[in-house]
Amino acid sequence: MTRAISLHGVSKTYARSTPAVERFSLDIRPGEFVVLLGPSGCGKSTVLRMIAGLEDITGGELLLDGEYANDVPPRERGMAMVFQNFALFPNMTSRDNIGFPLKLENPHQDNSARIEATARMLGIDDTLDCFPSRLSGGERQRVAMGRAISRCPSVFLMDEPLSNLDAKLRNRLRAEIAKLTGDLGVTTVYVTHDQAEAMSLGDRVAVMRAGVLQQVSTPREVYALPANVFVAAFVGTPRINLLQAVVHAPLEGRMWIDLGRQRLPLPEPLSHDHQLLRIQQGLRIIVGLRSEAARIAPPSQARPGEVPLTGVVEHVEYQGHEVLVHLNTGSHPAVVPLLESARPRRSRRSRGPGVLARIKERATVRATAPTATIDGSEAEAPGACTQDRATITVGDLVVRTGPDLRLRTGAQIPVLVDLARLYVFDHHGRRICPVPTESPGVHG
Ligand SMILES: Nc1ncnc2c1ncn2[C@@H]1O[C@H](COP(=O)(O)OP(=O)(O)OP(=O)(O)O)[C@@H](O)[C@H]1O
Repeated sequence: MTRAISLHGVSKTYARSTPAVERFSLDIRPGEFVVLLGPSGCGKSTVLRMIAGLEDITGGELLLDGEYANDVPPRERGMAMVFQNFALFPNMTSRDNIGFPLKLENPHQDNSARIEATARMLGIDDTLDCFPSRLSGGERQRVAMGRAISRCPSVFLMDEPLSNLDAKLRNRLRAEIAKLTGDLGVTTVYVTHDQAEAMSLGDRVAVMRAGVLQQVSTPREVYALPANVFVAAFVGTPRINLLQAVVHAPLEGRMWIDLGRQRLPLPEPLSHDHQLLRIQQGLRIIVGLRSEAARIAPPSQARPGEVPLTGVVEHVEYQGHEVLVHLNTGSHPAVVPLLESARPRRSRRSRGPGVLARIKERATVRATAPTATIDGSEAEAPGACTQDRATITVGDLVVRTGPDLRLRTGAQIPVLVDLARLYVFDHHGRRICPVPTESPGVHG
C-alpha cells in the first residue's frame, strides 16, 4: 500500500521563536520519491516530523489520502522512519532488530520468513545473527532500513539516513535506496542537505530556505530552471558563478551586460529572453554562469553565441577527470545569504570569531569586496557572510577544463562565454532569464 500526502499551508512555530516552517504547501503523489533539500536549520526535519505526527502542526492542514490528518496519532499513520543515527538495539541481533516492530504488533506470530526476505532484499542475510557492534556502518544502516521495511509501511520517511557513512558507501546505498523504494513503490519523503544526493534520488526535489519552500520540481528542472538565485546556488557542483552586473540597453547599438571591468555583448539578433532584459536597463542584476557556460579558448574559436572574456588564473583545482580553474575576471561576486546555514547560530557568534573565522573573514573582505547580497539583506556586513562557501572562493569565475591543460597561476587566459546558457536574476534574486513561463511549484 502507498499513499498520497498533502501539506496545505503548514506552519510550525516552536515556543518563543521565529517559525521553523512557514506556510509550506506540497502535494506528494502515491509512490512518489520527494526529497526535502536545504541548508542546516531550514526546517526540513520539522516538515518530516509533522508528516510523521511527531510534531504538532501550528497552522495549516496535513491530508493523508485526502483525509484531514493533523491529529491522527503517529501509530495510525502507517509510516516508517529511518534516521541518521541508526538507533539499533545493541543487545539484539539483526534478526531481532528487524523483527522488533512486527513483534510489537503481534508477539505470538512467527515472522522469520518476512525478516529473512527483508534481509535478502537488503543484502544482509548473512549478518542476521550478528549484534550491531559487529556490523559495519553500512550494514547497520541496512538493518535500520530493514526494520522500517519489514512492517510494509505505506510511507517511508528518511531523515539524512546516509550522512554518518563515508562517501563511497553513501553513493552505493543511495543507489540501493532508489532501487528499493522504486521496487516497493512506497511513497518516500527523504531529507538531506546534500544536493547531489537529492538530485540523484528524487522524482522531485523541494528546496527550502529559512522555513520557506523555494521551488519544487524535477531534479532536471531545479538545475536548469532555478526559480531564484538561492536555488541556483544551492544546486550544482561546482557552484554556479554569480556576478554583480548592470544591463546597458542603448536605443541604438548592441545591448551589453557590464560586469565591472569587462562586458558581455548580447549576441544579435537578440533572443526572446535577452530582449526582455531591456527593461532592466541601468538596474543592478546578478549574472549566473554555470561552469559549462564558459570554456577556455581564444576569441578566434568562438562559436555563434559565445563572447570572449579574459581572466587571471588564481587557483587550479585538479580533480582527476577534470580541472577547475578559478579565474579573476575583475568582476564582483554576488553573495547569497543563508546558503550554508539557514539561521545565524547566535551562541557561536556571541563567543567572538575564532582564529579560522578571522582568517576567513579577512579573505572574504579581500576576495569579494564590494559585495552585493540578495533579498533585502544588503545591510549585512561582509563578515556576516563568512559561512558562505561563495565568499571564500578564490577568483570570481570557475571554469571546468580537461585534465591535460596545464595552467600557471598568474597567467592571463581567454575564456568564451556561451550566452545561450546565461542566467540573470533581479536584485531580489528572482530569475528573469530564462524568462519564467509559469510559476507552479514556485513560492516566494
Ligand atoms: N524542539 C525544538 N524546539 C525549538 N526549536 C527547534 C526545535 N526543533 C527544531 N527547532 C528549530 O527549528 C528550525 C528548523 O529545524 P530543523 O531541524 O527542522 O531543520 P533542518 O533543516 O532539518 O536542519 P538539520 O539539517 O540541521 O537537521 C531550527 O532553527 C531549529 O533550531
